[in-house]
Amino acid sequence: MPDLPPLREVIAKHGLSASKALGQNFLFDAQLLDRIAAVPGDLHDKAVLEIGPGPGGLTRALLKAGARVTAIEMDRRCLPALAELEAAFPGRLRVIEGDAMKLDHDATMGEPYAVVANLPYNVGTALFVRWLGGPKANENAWPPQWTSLTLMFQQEVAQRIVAQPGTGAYGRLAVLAQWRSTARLAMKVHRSAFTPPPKVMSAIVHLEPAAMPEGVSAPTLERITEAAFGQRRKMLRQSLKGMPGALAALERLGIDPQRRAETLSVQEFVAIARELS
Ligand SMILES: C[S@@+](CC[C@H](N)C(=O)[O-])C[C@H]1O[C@@H](n2cnc3c(N)ncnc32)[C@H](O)[C@@H]1O
Repeated sequence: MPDLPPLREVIAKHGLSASKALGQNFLFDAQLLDRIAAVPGDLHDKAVLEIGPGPGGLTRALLKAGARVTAIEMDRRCLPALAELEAAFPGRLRVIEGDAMKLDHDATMGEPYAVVANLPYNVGTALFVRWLGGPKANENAWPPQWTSLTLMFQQEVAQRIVAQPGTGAYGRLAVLAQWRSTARLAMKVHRSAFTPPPKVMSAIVHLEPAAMPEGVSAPTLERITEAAFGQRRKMLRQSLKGMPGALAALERLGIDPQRRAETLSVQEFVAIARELS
């Protein structure tokens, strides 16, 4: 294993003060970073896409775990520090300067890959929705080319992703994350672990693709959850009344139209979408 200088030295040497505009909160604790890199399971010789490596703390942990890493970073100031890592792990790290929102990840990787990222929260959520086949994605591309997502989120967002029915956190994000994937909260990360510390606690979510339910169109499911949770306090007979065929589908499925969106299981949403697809 190459002998690397402590991350704080790397930051000082390259003048990497954390930029608020780029949502930079760095992790320096090597043990914590190793634990995060262990969440996706054995990475030996696996292709990993890391988004937002910054000074490279998590990148080091992924390389130490044996991964072949492609890292996309939009802050040019971080490139010299990442070049040092490239030199320390020859042929195992490829750094791409750019905006991860604008790049085609599948084409960049050219093989199945695990995604690992500690991203600014707004970028993380936008990419998450895109990876899961949000409104603009190709609904037939399932299973996706990525084999897992291991992502840092604001704890409140992580809880919405893994939420169960009947809870206030349960909504569109939970259905999107769970209808053809398994999602779990892998670990909580205290705000004091970051430099500078963000205002809120964080958590790592780990998600793996599961089988695509048959006969269900992703955009139809998205439209149903949008309508149902758009008026989450209302009964389904009210919130779904604008969707042609939805109330008849509830009746065929034996779902009481007096229920509210947050009481429906993910499977019940899938069943309604199947009736309307
Ligand atoms: C929260 S910091 C984490 C840095 C490092 N991974 C760590 O854990 O210490 C987020 C990183 O993502 C980068 N970033 C922000 N938006 C990005 C985007 N759209 N594409 C690629 N990188 C981005 C930032 O420059 C920053 O380095």
